[in-house]
Amino acid sequence: MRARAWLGATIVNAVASWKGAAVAISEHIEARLYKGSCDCGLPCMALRAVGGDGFCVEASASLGFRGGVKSSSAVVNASLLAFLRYRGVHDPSPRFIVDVNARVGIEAGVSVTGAADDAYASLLGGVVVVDNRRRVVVKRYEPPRDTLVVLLKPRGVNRLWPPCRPELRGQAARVAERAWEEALEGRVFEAVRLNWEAYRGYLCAPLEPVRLALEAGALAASLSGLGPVYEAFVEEDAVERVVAAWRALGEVTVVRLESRPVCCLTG
Ligand SMILES: Nc1ncnc2c1ncn2[C@@H]1O[C@H](COP(=O)(O)OP(=O)(O)OP(=O)(O)O)[C@@H](O)[C@H]1O
Ligand SMILES: O=C(O)C1=C[C@@H](O)[C@@H](O)[C@H](O)C1
Repeated sequence: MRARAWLGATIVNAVASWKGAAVAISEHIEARLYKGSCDCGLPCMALRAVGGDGFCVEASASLGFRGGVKSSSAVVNASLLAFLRYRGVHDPSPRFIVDVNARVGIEAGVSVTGAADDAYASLLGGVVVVDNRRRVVVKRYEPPRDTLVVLLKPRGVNRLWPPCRPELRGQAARVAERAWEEALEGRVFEAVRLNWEAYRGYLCAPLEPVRLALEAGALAASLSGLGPVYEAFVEEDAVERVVAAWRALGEVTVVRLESRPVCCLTG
C-alpha cells in the first residue's frame, strides 16, 4: 500500500506566536507500507500511534531537499494515509491525521508547536492559515497564480533552531502575528516579507540570500520553516535571474505551488 503527501513552503513560521501559514508545493513524499518489524524513526512512531505495530514504511521524496520543506510533516502524513488506507479507511479526517502528526512531531523532537500548519498544507494543498495551538485551519485558499518558488539550500548553513537570540522572541512573535494577519487577508507576499522580518534576527539567519533574491526580482523571500532552506516567490520571467543569483550560494531548485488536496481526502 502506498500514499503520498505534499511537501511545502512557509508563509508564516509559527514557532514564535503559534500562528502559522504554509503552502503546498508540487513535490511529495511517498510512503510504501510493508509488514515487518522496523526502526524507521518518525514514520514508525506515526504507525505505532495508530496501532500499526508490526508495520513499517519506506519513504521516498520527489525532491532532493530537506530542512524547511516540511519533510517531517509530509512523511508522517504519507505514512498514516498508507496505513489507514490499508485498514480500509480511504477518507480519514484531516484533523485526526494532523493531531497524530503534531503529537508525534513533538515527541520526536522535530517540531516545536506540532506544526499543524505544515501538516494541513501537506494534506489539503493550497495556502492554509492555521492556529497551531488549536490545530484549526482558520482559512484555506488557492495559492497565488503564475508564481513559482525557488528554493535554496545554502552551503554551510545548518538548521537555525534553537534560536541564537532567544531574547528577541517577543518581538518576533509580534511581527509574526502581523504576518499571519496578512496571510489571513490573502496577502501572501506581504506575509512572507514580514515573516522574514520576524525571524531573521531571532534565528540569526544569514541575510545575503534574501537580499540577492529581492535584487534579482523576487516578489518575496524568506527562510522556509526553521531553515536552512530559503524560499523566494517569483513570477515566471524572474525565475532565471533568481536562480542565477542564488547558484553561487548553494543548491537551488524551482518548484510549483500545489492547490489540490492529496488523493482521497474529503475534508
Ligand atoms: N523521507 C524521510 N524518511 C524518514 N524520515 C524523514 C524523511 N524526511 C524527513 N524525515 C524526518 O523528519 C525530520 C526532520 O526533517 P527535515 O530536517 O527535513 O525538516 P523539515 O520537516 O523539512 O523542516 P521544517 O519543519 O522546518 O519544514 C528528520 O530528521 C527525519 O526524522
Ligand atoms: O516546529 C514547528 O512547530 C514549526 C516548524 C516550521 O516548519 C514552521 O514553519 C512551522 O510553522 C512550525
